[in-house]
Amino acid sequence: MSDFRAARDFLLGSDPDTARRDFRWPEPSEFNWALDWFDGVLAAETPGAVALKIVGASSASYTFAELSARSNQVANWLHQQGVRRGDRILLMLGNQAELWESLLAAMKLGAVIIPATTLLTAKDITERVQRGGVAHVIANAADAGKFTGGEYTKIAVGDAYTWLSYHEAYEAPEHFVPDGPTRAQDTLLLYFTSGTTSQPKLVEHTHASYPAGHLSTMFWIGLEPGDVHLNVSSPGWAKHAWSNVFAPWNAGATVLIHDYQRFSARALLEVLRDEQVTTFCAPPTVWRMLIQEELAAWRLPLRTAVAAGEPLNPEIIDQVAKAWGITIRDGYGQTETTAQIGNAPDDPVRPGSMGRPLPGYEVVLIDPVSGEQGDDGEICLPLDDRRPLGLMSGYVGGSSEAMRGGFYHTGDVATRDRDGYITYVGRTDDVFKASDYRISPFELESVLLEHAAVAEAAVVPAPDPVRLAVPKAYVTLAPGFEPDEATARAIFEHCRRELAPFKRIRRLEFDELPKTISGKIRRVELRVRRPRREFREEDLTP
Ligand SMILES: Nc1ncnc2c1ncn2[C@@H]1O[C@H](COP(=O)(O)OP(=O)(O)OP(=O)(O)O)[C@@H](O)[C@H]1O
Repeated sequence: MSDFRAARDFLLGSDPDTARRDFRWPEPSEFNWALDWFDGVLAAETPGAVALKIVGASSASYTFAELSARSNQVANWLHQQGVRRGDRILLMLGNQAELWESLLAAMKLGAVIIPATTLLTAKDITERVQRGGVAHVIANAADAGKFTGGEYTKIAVGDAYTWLSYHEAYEAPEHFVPDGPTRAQDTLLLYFTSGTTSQPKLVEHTHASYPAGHLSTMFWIGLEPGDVHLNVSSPGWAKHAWSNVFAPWNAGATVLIHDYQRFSARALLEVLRDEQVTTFCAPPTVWRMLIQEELAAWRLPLRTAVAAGEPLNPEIIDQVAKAWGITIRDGYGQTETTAQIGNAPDDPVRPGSMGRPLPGYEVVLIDPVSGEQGDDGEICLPLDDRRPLGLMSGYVGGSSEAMRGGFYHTGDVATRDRDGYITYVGRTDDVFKASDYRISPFELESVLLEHAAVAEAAVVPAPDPVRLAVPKAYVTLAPGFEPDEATARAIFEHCRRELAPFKRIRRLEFDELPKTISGKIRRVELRVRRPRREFREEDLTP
């Protein structure tokens, strides 16, 4: 534990170069972040500071001491209901206080948490309950109908017929005594990935890999004790744990949650202003919606802002910098890991590049064909003594293909410049060849986004008799533009000016983009889609 605190304090007090050079991961043999860090340090030393505040559709506010006591009650009550060390709990709640209480409570008990989004259907749930070996479920009463059959304890927030009532937990004692120590390598979390390219995989994290592994995420965001941190992401996804639990509480910051039924950029801007948010994190999809607003009209108290989860297009960075004088800093990671690559607060940002490996991460680029290491290839993490603490222990019931040849393979391709800055090219499954050149969908989408008519874009290969494949863009239009020939021509002309001939967009369709329930563009679906109303560059530009 003292090891964890020393590592955290070192990062809080270090500039990026020192942190990258000298940071060492803590190596605890026993570690329970909820008991040792949340209760033992945060609640003990800053009991009156606000740990969690929820605003919007619902509202709540808890200090560290209050949340520590509440999670003790929930832990005691869950134990009375039969929850034991190692039991798997499917946690399907929205952005409500019970989510954080249950998470801390389960952690204290040494139970395993399987976070799930409330958007899951009954069929998804049945599959996940089975694949995850679920013994208990905590869900809202409104979702109870989606849980059919199954041999597990059912706990409802709200009243649900035959389900145990979560709110009885508040009658349980506020003092909690664990039944024994928790080993750092014990399983803490099982995450289903978003399924952007394939079937969701089940990722296993330990009591060390996510809680302590997120020291790199804390450093990337630049969180400090006392910050008010807002992150836009839905419960059930790893990103929620990254930035709504572990990174801010590692620093001792307040987790501020904007709870909404339907996303509104305006409402989000109001929260950022009214709640005096100092650090803000949002996926590029949300940033793309924000820049459709009159950003310069908003005076915000933000100190710093970051984006992660998808490629961050330079156009977004540019527009936000013009409006607010703040440079959005990109960060890269996966469900499988904590933040691996990113721009720390004092790093000079190179728009278009994700930044450099974060403290504790060494990144190796491996050519997918030759297997050689270089400055161009798949992002891989060494599994030897450089293995980062934030890397998962493995996939449950899955193949070990990602862990091979001494490296964890991320499935993402990137390039590195001579100063070590890493630029995202695409997922190995999304990158394609046209006229024998490698095409980065991200690079082309970034050029498309520079055009005023383009709100969102996805580039995929389209079959071509001569070149085998040519880049095709699916575009969602910005308000005020028509999906007609004139708009298509203007976009083709823009791409023609900005892109080398072999990379040029040759086909274009206006359409909504298919997304995962976590909001990521599913290019894999567009690749096999039949043309509906396709514009061809050769027909429209001379
Ligand atoms: N800053 C970033 N720039 C570019 N891409 C990013 C960035 N951050 C994350 N990503 C993309 O998101 C992926 C991680 O997302 P996540 O773990 O949610 O699962 P997924 O890959 O979307 O789902 P699945 O593995 O099931 O297809 C990365 O592998 C990368 O492709």
